[in-house]
Amino acid sequence: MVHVTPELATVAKVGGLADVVFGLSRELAIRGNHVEIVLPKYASMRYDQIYDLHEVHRDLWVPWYDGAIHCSVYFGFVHDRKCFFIEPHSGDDFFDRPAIYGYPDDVLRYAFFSRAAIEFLWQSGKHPDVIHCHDWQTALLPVYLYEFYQRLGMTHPRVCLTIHNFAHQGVVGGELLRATGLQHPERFHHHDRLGDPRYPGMLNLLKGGIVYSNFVTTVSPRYAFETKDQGQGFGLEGVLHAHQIKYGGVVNGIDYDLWNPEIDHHIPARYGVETIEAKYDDKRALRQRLMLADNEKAIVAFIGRLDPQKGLELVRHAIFYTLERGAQFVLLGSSPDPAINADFWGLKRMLNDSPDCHLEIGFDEELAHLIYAGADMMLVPSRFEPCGLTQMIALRYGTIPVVRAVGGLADTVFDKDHAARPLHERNGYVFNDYDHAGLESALGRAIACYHDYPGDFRALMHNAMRTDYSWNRPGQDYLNIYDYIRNG
Ligand SMILES: Nc1ncnc2c1ncn2[C@@H]1O[C@H](COP(=O)(O)OP(=O)(O)O[C@H]2O[C@H](CO)[C@@H](O)[C@H](O)[C@H]2O)[C@@H](O)[C@H]1O
Repeated sequence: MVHVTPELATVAKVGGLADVVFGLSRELAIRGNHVEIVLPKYASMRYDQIYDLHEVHRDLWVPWYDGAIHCSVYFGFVHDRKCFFIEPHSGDDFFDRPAIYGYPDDVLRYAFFSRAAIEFLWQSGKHPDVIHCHDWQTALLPVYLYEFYQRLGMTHPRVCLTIHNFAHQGVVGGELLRATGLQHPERFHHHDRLGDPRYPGMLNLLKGGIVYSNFVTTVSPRYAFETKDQGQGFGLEGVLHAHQIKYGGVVNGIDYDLWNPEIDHHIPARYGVETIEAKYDDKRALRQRLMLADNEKAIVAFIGRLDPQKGLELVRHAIFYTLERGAQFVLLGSSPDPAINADFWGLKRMLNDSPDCHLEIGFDEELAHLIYAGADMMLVPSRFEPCGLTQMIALRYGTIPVVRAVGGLADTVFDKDHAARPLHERNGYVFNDYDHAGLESALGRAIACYHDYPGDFRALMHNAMRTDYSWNRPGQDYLNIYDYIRNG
């Protein structure tokens, strides 16, 4: 099977999608499947993480507008995963740019990448039984498959599309049809195909992916329900209803080779459930690194893209509330939006003199590991959250998640005091309402428990570390889906 993806940890990561492809591909390989990954050859990749990179296909010509763009394909290993990197040579410099996203032609860049990926599979004689696509960036691939390549004899592959976030759909004008050679505007603009449900006259790549794929997943059952039935589909609710027979939610896993305090080389002290004391050495190291006071206080952390999705007003409120409640706060995050970054820089300056608070604005994988290990609580107050990886990584590090009950957060974190679950399955703090009182109701209980009932807090840490969110179960779920579409 082949994964076609815009991101892959640890070489080209913007968010959680990169971790998912990294973890899932390994799980599938461990289970005896032949797995390959196709992604763009970004200039901004971490080339130090790619082993044995070499050119394997010199002359890949990919149809584009009235001609074709010349591409080369490279092969290399990313932590044992077999990866093909596509490099176009044209004045557009599609991937030869400083960042992965954030350009006015993003939709066309990925429409091109999807075409290049399937053209590569076709020309190199690969006939994977399953092509697994991710998000709007690769959602056009099944459209190309069924509109062009099936006719050429590529009848074998079936396509599974995983949607990591409905907020981004790849909406574009009729230019797309001229660029891609998808003729007949009336056919593709039709509401049964790519016609955008919200913006008349526009085309929607993600919608096309839903219509044309053999199976569509999103990253938790709760988010599958919210997007289809609770108005969270950003306009695609109707399409999901029309295709509900091939739509479902699979909770992501975490790659425990990468995220595991017992073997993590980014942290100074390694620990497991039985040696949890060593976590406090990491806490000290974190304080030292961020120049925080070394005291009895709890550390509350936030790690994530600084996107409105993540509940930024509540993050802001949580910083002040945490300090007021006598705890420390650490934030690691960044945004492609300069206004949001400026906002957090302002906050950072305002809190500069506090010995109990540090805001790190930027992307720093190594620091993220130290925060997961050194913090006591991980805050995830999202407006919506398809799955969420930070709470699952935190659990593995015995760092107690404090989350809002939406999407995958509701499927993975169970409240210490209120969950309808046996005590040993409760692993964090949960709140419902998106407001200050909601946030305080959970964060306040977490901080109080840390200070007043350390024994209970320790028991919660044990529960957290014992929760199994490996790829084992989701890996099997995806194999079942692949079997289902192969035989369909
Ligand atoms: N500044 C920074 N420095 C270092 N590391 C950082 C960082 N900011 C974020 N990260 C890391 O990036 C990952 C983010 O995971 P999320 O689940 O929050 O993903 P995201 O919202 O991007 O993705 C979408 O896809 C994923 C995967 O399906 C879903 O879980 C999620 O709900 C959905 O919104 C984590 O590994 C986190 O540690």
